Amino acid sequence: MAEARRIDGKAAAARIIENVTAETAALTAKTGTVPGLAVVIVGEDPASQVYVGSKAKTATACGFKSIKHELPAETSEATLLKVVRDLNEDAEVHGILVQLPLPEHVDEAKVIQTIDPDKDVDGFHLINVGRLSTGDTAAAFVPCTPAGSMLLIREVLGDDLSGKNAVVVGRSNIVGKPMAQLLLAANATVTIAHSRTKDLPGVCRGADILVAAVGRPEMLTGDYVKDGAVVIDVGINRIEAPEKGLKEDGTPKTKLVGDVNYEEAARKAAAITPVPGGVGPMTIAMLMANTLRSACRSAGIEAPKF
Ligand SMILES: Nc1nc2c(c(=O)[nH]1)N[C@@H](CN(C=O)c1ccc(C(=O)N[C@@H](CCC(=O)O)C(=O)O)cc1)CN2
Repeated sequence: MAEARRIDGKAAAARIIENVTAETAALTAKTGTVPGLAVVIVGEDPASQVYVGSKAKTATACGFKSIKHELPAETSEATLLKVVRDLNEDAEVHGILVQLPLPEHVDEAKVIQTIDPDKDVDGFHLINVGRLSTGDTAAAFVPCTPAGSMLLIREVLGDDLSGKNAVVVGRSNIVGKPMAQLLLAANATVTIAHSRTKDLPGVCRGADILVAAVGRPEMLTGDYVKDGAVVIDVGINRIEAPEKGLKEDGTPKTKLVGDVNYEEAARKAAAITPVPGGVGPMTIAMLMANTLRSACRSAGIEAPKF
């Protein structure tokens, strides 16, 4: 088998951001509406800080108004809920996201359900979950990582996945379940597999489209991949990389890997996303697309399709 096509998520994300920027300029010129994105972070988790920084920077580059609330780790749930409620009431804010994970003393579900569903650009509110699971993708805000993964799948296979077997490994509310719904909406035959699935490698080898969202570094080896499959790796795992040498403090340097062993899977797949540079950048691009969509809705004009 020839080496797989490397699906370039960074390039696809850049194209979406370019379109969002152009459409934002048109929206603002026509209606005066400037899309507003509010990002809320609680605590100092370094990875979360990077993601939030990147979201705020990209929002500004798109021509949005970008609002960042950085709250200390010990912020009470009541204070966080008040921040969210105030953003719900702010007419200049079209999208609200609370960066996850939250500190343990805060009830994540309660915070998410407090966000106005019409500003829930992460697509995590039960109203949006319900819209997606009833197939109302026109009304739903779709969670950004699955939405971005779906665009990458479409780039390779087109819009209609009739006759394709898709296996999603992972059943989280944020990635696995919405991913399965999107694949189903595109007519794929979908299996959701997980750690308790019997013969997981065998189930995965039945997949024309294999989506890995398990959060375990390089768990899906070549043995999980059917010849000619399209492999989408949602995992982002930082692991020690002694081959890169030591940091100043004497500990090994680290590197990012996905949930798929890229080298092995690429020998069998037709196309595969790398980590980094695959699904990750699409998450931020789709957040911009969702925010623009929310602003278009509030201005009463039709939102562009991505
Ligand atoms: N409220 C939310 N919280 C979290 C979400 C989310 O969609 N909404 N997703 C993840 C984190 N995340 C965005 O928030 C995110 C993760 C990774 C990337 C990304 O671009 N990754 C790069 C590598 C970056 C690096 O060097 O660390 C890549 O894969 O190329 C963007 C966004 C959890 N929380």
